Amino acid sequence: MLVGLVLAGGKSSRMQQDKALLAFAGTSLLTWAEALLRQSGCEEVLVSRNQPGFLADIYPDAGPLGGIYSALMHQTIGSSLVVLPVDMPFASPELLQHLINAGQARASACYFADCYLPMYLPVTQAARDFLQHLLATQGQGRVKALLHHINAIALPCPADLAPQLRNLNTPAQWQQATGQSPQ
Ligand SMILES: Nc1nc2c(ncn2[C@@H]2O[C@H](COP(=O)(O)OP(=O)(O)OP(=O)(O)O)[C@@H](O)[C@H]2O)c(=O)[nH]1
Repeated sequence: MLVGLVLAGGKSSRMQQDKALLAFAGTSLLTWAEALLRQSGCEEVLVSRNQPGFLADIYPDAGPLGGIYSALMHQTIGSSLVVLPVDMPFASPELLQHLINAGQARASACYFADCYLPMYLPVTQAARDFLQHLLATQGQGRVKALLHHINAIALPCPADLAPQLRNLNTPAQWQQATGQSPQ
């Protein structure tokens, strides 16, 4: 079972408004990201966000790892997650399929070198245990620490796809990428 996970929590403090609700391509970034995961082959898509109707973080205010941990606990061992941040609107199905194909072929967690998200993440007890301990003892942590602990594979990103690995975190980045103010 391949399950998409949109990370759509957090404070959006740099953007100064909720990134998930920004208008993009006639819809919202959140809806855009969900559709992208389905187009990439995910049979189900979870949205991690601390609001009613979404997958809530078991450890609140823990950053992206809080959302990832909750999804690992929500899915059964043996399934796999495709984790996508909501603020990467130029990612394509081709980019995510490259990640998924590599992860499935190697039966391993994978990410693109120098860019920790998106990631392909098999649901394992080892990943759950690591995050449970990290978040219970430290309250938060780095995505890099998870990838390192589970020996995730850093993939080279094909040159033509690399420009898609772009997070829009600030109004200036948004303006430059879309030609419009974020709204
Ligand atoms: N579920 C969940 N997702 C989060 C959390 N913090 C960040 N994210 C998501 O993780 C991705 C990367 O987040 P960041 O850009 O580092 O943090 P942010 O809170 O969105 O924005 P800043 O406040 O500007 O740092 C984004 O897709 C966020 O929506 C959290 O506590 N829980």
